[in-house]
Amino acid sequence: MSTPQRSASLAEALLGAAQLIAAVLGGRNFDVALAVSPLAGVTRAAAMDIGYTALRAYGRGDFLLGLLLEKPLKEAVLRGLLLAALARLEARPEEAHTTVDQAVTAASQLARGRFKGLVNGVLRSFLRRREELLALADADPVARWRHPAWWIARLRQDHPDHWESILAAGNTHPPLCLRVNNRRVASADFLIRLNAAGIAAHALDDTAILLDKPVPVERIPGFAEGLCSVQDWGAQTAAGLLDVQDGMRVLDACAAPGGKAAHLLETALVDLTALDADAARAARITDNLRRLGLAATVKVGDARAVDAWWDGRPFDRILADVPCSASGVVRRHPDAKWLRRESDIAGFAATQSAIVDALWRTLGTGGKMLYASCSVFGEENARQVAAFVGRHADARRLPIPGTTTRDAQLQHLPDAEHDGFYYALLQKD
Ligand SMILES: C[S@@+](CC[C@H](N)C(=O)[O-])C[C@H]1O[C@@H](n2cnc3c(N)ncnc32)[C@H](O)[C@@H]1O
Repeated sequence: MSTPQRSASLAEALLGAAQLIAAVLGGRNFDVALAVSPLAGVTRAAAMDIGYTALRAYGRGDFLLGLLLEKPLKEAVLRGLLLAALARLEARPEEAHTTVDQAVTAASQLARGRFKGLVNGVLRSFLRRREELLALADADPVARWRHPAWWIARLRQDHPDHWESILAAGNTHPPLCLRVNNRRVASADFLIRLNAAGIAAHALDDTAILLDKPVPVERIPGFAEGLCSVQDWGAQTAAGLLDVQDGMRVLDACAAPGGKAAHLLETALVDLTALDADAARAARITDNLRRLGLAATVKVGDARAVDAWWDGRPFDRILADVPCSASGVVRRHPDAKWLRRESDIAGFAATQSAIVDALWRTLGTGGKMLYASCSVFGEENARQVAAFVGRHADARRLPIPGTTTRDAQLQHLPDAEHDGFYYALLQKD
């Protein structure tokens, strides 16, 4: 957890985080809760950081509260405050005194201070019984791994050798990776500019630069002028795999907010159609491309309803970056793991099959479609693509360059350098 900036009081940040956590546990998406929140400036940034940290650890905080409270709390914001403070106490044991003190100050803003004693008592009890309570938490899978039981079970089944590292990565703060706009600046030169601005970073390849520590984009030199974009390294794999060449007709079928679309346009001079079902999100594609000095035909439409948006001219390349559980990027959206239900995964899988089945019609003979997801669940990845190939006799799986797997797919597992992404490349005979 990074320190809230000097002028934000920790008590205000804890209270703001408590409200965000309460909204998420009440069923609201974190971004929606934030959009309607009156939080501003440094308090907002600090509350977001504390809120994300507490939500990453929610399985643990919930378990600890079960041990620390005599009966469940009815007051959602009070519960959020305790979860925020407990996560901070665990992450920063050296600041225990300040955390308790500031959590009690935050509690004075709730119910005319009625819960100050309770907050003080629960947090001090945690500190007194810390070792005993943490040992109990470590023996409980949800509290230990900080993910829902069904999620852990799925990962154990789909990744018997890696499930623990996937869960551990899901609990970390995400890295910040940049994609250099090689149309405008060479990566090596951009890295020099970054370092000159006091931002420590290193190149991961010819385009990707990983920052040692995330910084706000306003601090990144040339960001506003379009010299670079924020894009995870795993997401940057897509453009290279699709093998776009100048002059091709390319469809990005689930394109918003336009990260991969922009990368495709930076890679080759293609005629790109960027489609998305969500009009508000599609508007962000236009904004992002404008910042980068790029252009595409942006359309709002459902990829499954081909006749509503397709002019009948086949595409040479299709990127199907399908809507999914986002289980590979859960450290960036920790609310998702507590808001999703296991039954949602079958729903995503059904939408994904309908999307790729519909898109296949629009691909020309010899053309390639890249199936992409930011999931680590097999139902949305390997099993989805195997079923697709089973349904389409004219679909052939192409090997993924750089991988040794015979079954032609790439599953990036989340780690310190990138998020979890899945890719499979299909060619039409
Ligand atoms: C994983 S995101 C795409 C990220 C994007 N490719 C990028 O790199 O910035 C999936 C997108 O699919 C869109 N979507 C969901 N269902 C869709 C559908 N039936 N047709 C088209 N787009 C859809 C969502 O609105 C969302 O923007």
